[in-house]
Amino acid sequence: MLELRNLTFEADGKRIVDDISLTFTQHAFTVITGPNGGGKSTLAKLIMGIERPTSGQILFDGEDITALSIDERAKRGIGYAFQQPPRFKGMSVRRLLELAHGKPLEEEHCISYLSDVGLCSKDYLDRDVDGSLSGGEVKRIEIATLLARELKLSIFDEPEAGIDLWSFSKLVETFRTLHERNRQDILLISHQERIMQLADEMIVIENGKVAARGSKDEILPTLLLEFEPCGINKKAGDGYAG
Ligand SMILES: Nc1ncnc2c1ncn2[C@@H]1O[C@H](COP(=O)(O)OP(=O)(O)OP(=O)(O)O)[C@@H](O)[C@H]1O
Repeated sequence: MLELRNLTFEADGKRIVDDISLTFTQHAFTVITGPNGGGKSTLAKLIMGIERPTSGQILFDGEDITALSIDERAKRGIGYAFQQPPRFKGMSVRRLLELAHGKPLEEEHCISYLSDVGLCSKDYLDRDVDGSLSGGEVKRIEIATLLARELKLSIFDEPEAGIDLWSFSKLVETFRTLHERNRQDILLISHQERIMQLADEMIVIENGKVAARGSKDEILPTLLLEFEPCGINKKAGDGYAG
């Protein structure tokens, strides 16, 4: 279980994450949303150890992990899928999945992980994760690497970004199954109402602070009221999910 205590991150003289204290519910599907630039990705990067807090603590399963490296946090079962995933020239999709899994993977499991993110394995398994893949393909491959790991906490940063509507529908089902089957904690940053519908709990981050927290039934109507004029929930309307 994840707990944040007075977490603050400052850069360029600005408080990007501002004294956030949160205890996440164990085994819950938590969706974080809020306006662009509110500090959601920074919060996720602090949890993964990609950024270091200016002050405050991060506890995972009761252990203070604030000073631990990304690698040490990964060993404790925390995984993070970037908003804009990196590419790995010279590394095949199959190898990347095996590295994520920690040991060789049966062909059928590779096929299943790729299928879960809407990719046909015969077209991708032996391709390199390099610039020849589209942004949406790299994004889905990265999500597949999180599925291939045995994690206690999976953090997905806007998994819908750049994903077409057909693959997005598949992803929504995959997140639902991941949550129902694996009983892991899921922390998912999203602007998408269909993903918010999966949430056990929602957190709205605005100006680096928790602006609201509650069930989807409590939070969703307020989002539509507060943010619809700015288009936050209209991203899917043009044929793309994000
Ligand atoms: N290392 C940094 N140095 C300076 N500014 C930063 C740094 N990291 C983030 N920011 C700024 O902090 C703000 C919050 O960024 P962040 O990416 O966390 O927002 P977000 O809520 O995830 O936004 P979006 O919904 O657009 O993805 C932005 O204005 C960003 O430019």
